[in-house]
Formats: sequence, C-alpha cells, structure tokens
Amino acid sequence: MDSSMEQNILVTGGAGFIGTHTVVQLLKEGFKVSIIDNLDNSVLEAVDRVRELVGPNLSKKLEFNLGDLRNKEDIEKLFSKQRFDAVIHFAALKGVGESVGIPRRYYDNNLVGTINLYETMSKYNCKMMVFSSSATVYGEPKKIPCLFLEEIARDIHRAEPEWRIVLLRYFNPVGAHESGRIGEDPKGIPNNLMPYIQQVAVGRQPELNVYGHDYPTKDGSAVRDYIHVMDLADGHIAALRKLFTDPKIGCTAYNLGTGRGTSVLEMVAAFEKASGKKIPMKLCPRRPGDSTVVYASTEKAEKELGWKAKYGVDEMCRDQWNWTNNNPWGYQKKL
Ligand SMILES: NC(=O)c1ccc[n+]([C@@H]2O[C@H](COP(=O)([O-])OP(=O)(O)OC[C@H]3O[C@@H](n4cnc5c(N)ncnc54)[C@H](O)[C@@H]3O)[C@@H](O)[C@H]2O)c1
Ligand SMILES: O=c1ccn([C@@H]2O[C@H](COP(=O)(O)OP(=O)(O)O[C@H]3O[C@H](CO)[C@@H](O)[C@H](O)[C@H]3O)[C@@H](O)[C@H]2O)c(=O)[nH]1
Repeated sequence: MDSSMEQNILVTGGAGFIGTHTVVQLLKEGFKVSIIDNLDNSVLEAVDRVRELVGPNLSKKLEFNLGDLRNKEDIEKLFSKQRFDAVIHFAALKGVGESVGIPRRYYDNNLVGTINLYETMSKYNCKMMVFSSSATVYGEPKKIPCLFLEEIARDIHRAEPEWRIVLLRYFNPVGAHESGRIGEDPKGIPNNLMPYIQQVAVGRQPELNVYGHDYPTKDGSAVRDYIHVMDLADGHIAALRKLFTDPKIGCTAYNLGTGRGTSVLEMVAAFEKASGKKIPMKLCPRRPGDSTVVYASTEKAEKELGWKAKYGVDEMCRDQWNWTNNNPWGYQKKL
C-alpha cells in the first residue's frame, strides 16, 4: 500500500482474541507480521484461520513463533534474526479474578514478560510500542495491575525519551471478524458477558446470570461501552501510524470505545434479535467490584489518531452470532 510495505511488526499474543483480528488488519494494510505466543490461552488453529482469511500471498508476510515472554531467550531469538519497526503487545493473562486470586502467576506473566520485552526492544533499538491497556484503569483499586504496567511505560519513556509508546485503553471488546472464521474462544467457563451469552445461545450454558438488577440505570443492569473487535483492530493500525509519524508522541494513552453505554439487558435483547435465539436469564446479585456505568470519552482518539468506532451494538451481535453459529465449540472440532 504505502511505506507500511516495508514495516515489520512484532505482535506478542497475536494468536489471541484481539491479536488475531489485529493481525488480519495489519496484513491487509501491507505490514509484515511476526507473532510470538505461548498458546497459553489460544490455539494454532486461530493463526491458520488468519492465514486462510488473508490468502496465500499476504500469508507469506506472517510468521508464527511459539515462545514465552517470560523467557528472554525466546524474545532475543526473534530480535537477533530480524529488525522490527514496532511491537504491539497483547500477550498477558487477562483475568481480573486471576490477578486478585493468583497474583504471583499474574505478575510473573504480565510484569516479567513485559519487562523482558522492553529490555530486548531497547537492546535492539526498537523503541516503538503499542500497549494493550484497559478501561479498568478508571475503575476499582483492586484491578490496579494494568495501571502499574502503564506506569512502567511512562517511567521507561521518562528515562529514555526516544521511546514512543501508545497505551490503548480498551473498553469492552466484543464481536468477531465478519467472516465468522475467527472470534473469541475462552477456555473454561467464560467470565465476560458476550462469550457467556454466546455459550447460552448454543446450549453450552443453560442460562445467563445477570449480575445486578438494582443499579441506578434505566433498567437496573450495569452499563458498559462495548466495542467491535474489528474497530479495536483498526485502532491499533491508527496507533502504529501515529507512532511512525509523530516524533513527539512520547508515551500517550487513548481510549478505544464507542462513547456509548449499553446495559446488560439491552445487550441481551440485541443478541436475541441478531440470533433469533431466546437467552434464558436469571437475575442475580451484583458481582463484587463491578462499576455501575462505564463508557469512553473518545475525543482524544478521534482528534489525534483520526480513529473512530464504525460499528454499533447490532453489528457486534450479528458478528458474534455468526462466529458462534459457525463455531459453537470455538476452535475445537467437538468436545
Ligand atoms: N478482551 C478484553 O476484554 C480486554 C480488555 C482490556 C484489555 N485487554 C488486554 O488485551 C490483551 C489481549 O487480550 P485478548 O482478549 O486478546 O486476550 P487473549 O488471552 O485472547 O490473548 C492473549 C494472548 O497472549 C498469549 N500469552 C499470554 N501470556 C503469554 C506469554 N507469557 N508469552 C507469550 N504469549 C502469551 C496467550 O496465549 C494469548 O494468545 C491482553 O493484554 C488483555 O489484558 C483485553
Ligand atoms: O455472566 C455474566 C458476565 C457479565 N455480566 C455483566 O456484564 C457486564 C460486563 O461484564 P464483563 O463482560 O465481564 O466486562 P467488565 O466487567 O466490564 O470488564 C471487562 O472489560 C474491561 C474493560 O473495561 C476489561 O479490562 C476486563 O478485563 C473485562 O473483563 C458487567 O456488568 C457484568 O456484571 C453478567 O451480568 N453476567
């Protein structure tokens, strides 16, 4: 396409939910991509499907490396054999529950992995990074670990101002690629709303527990800013372009959301409409630590990244259903 033809991007955690969708868009935009993933929360089949989606020509520009960011040698191996222009860093354990319940495992993976990555990048003079952060930085104190990772990024930039780092604070990523070939496939019982709804829709779970029906919202259920994963993927391309073109970017955070709030009950209704399936529900007490209403202020990303979410809740549910309907067991053939 343009200068991005030459640019080589390392995507950590590229076999995961957001990673696979971003890799598709990166390849389509003409970037070369190397994934490093330890397949802790993903499967190789997802990468094969990315290849299938982009076709044989663009697939030649995609390389998969099985590796773990906790092992510095795994990262070193990649940097010693090719030059990367930038890194998009998705590799992390994302369970909020886990960060509270098994903090050592969580810190080891997310903190040690991230520090190893920064150190190797620095050694090979690759100092551009797009980092997956979360709207939880605006939330509960118990979800602080990702704030910590943002602080590390800021400290690194303070100490070595030549670094350019974009921190992307995701709101609630949902949906799937419109092809229905890639999507979210959590291991075990899902914690998040949409993967849970999709499993109810195909009979893997009997009913949806609605956590909280007495919030001070219009229908009593909690409100979130759901964002289509393809919009999120495009947000990463916009962030990369910003890194490559703005020497003054420093270390800057942007919200990736739609700016619109949708309640749990509204989301269920939208999914029922998209799928034609009835989602049985049980009204349950609030889930500890949940906020009442969370939605993004999107002005900064619009103004500075030139990025704005295109899709609404109807498209999110349409694509979530398309993925689920075609892959009721996710990437598994059967259970
Ligand atoms: N999905 C969300 O709701 C959400 C919201 C906010 C932020 N995030 C962040 O975005 C990033 C991507 O999220 P996702 O939903 O795609 O998660 P995911 O679990 O689907 O993808 C993460 C990938 O990283 C890999 N990985 C984990 N630890 C690794 C390690 N040490 N070395 C190599 N690979 C490793 C996993 O195998 C997986 O493929 C994460 O950092 C997550 O914290 C996600
Ligand atoms: O089975 C379920 C699951 C969720 N919910 C509710 O649905 C809403 C959304 O929940 P969920 O999908 O778990 O998202 P959040 O709790 O908003 O947190 C997500 O979104 C954050 C970004 O805002 C990320 O950082 C977190 O990792 C991710 O879990 C909340 O009100 C939940 O109480 C239910 O009612 N039933």
